[in-house]
Amino acid sequence: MQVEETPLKDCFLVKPNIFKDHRGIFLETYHRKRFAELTGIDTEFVQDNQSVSSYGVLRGMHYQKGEFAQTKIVRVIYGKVLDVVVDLRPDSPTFKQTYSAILDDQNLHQLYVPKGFGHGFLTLSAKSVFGYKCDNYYTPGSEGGIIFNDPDLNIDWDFPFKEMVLSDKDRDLPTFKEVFG
Ligand SMILES: Cc1cn([C@H]2C[C@H](O)[C@@H](COP(=O)(O)OP(=O)(O)O[C@H]3O[C@H](C)C(=O)[C@H](O)[C@H]3O)O2)c(=O)[nH]c1=O
Repeated sequence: MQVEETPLKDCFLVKPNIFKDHRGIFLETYHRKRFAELTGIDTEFVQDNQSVSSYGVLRGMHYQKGEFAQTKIVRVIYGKVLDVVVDLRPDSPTFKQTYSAILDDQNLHQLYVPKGFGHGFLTLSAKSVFGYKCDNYYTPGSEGGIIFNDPDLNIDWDFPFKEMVLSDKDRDLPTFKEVFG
């Protein structure tokens, strides 16, 4: 496993070792001890999630608030996505900054997304299977979000908005200014 710092504080790009042979591939998708050795961060994940999306589906930007905030490590099991994170920690030197990465079933890269970040992804393949670990449980009512096309965050989705498929909830998310003033 290699772990690279991203431009956002405490957010890492994780590149698992991929073992290839005539049958296919093998990789350890998570190794707590090795991740802690490489980053100095020991995270105890308690919930695994999986979502399946079709082409053009955008899920995000989401976070859980306060004590329910979740650190996540996210990956693509099948297909290809543009994964986007935003630092929503007012005290962070990278507050309000975004970072995006292509995660797919070829590079098998992962993103470690710390508590206090907003997270979302756009499916770029016909179908994506997206898996992630969370270090805090899902808590309905604690969820927050920022609209995907927020003018202040100005995320470059590199995709025609009219072709995007979102939940009604995501279409109605507030702007950054409405949340942070
Ligand atoms: C997140 C979650 C949802 N649910 C239920 C609630 C709804 O009935 C249904 C779909 O939930 P939602 O529309 O919030 O799912 P996504 O839009 O994929 O939300 C996720 O999308 C972005 C990318 C994230 O990073 C978050 O993990 C999460 O917010 O699953 C649960 O039962 N447990 C859960 O942990």
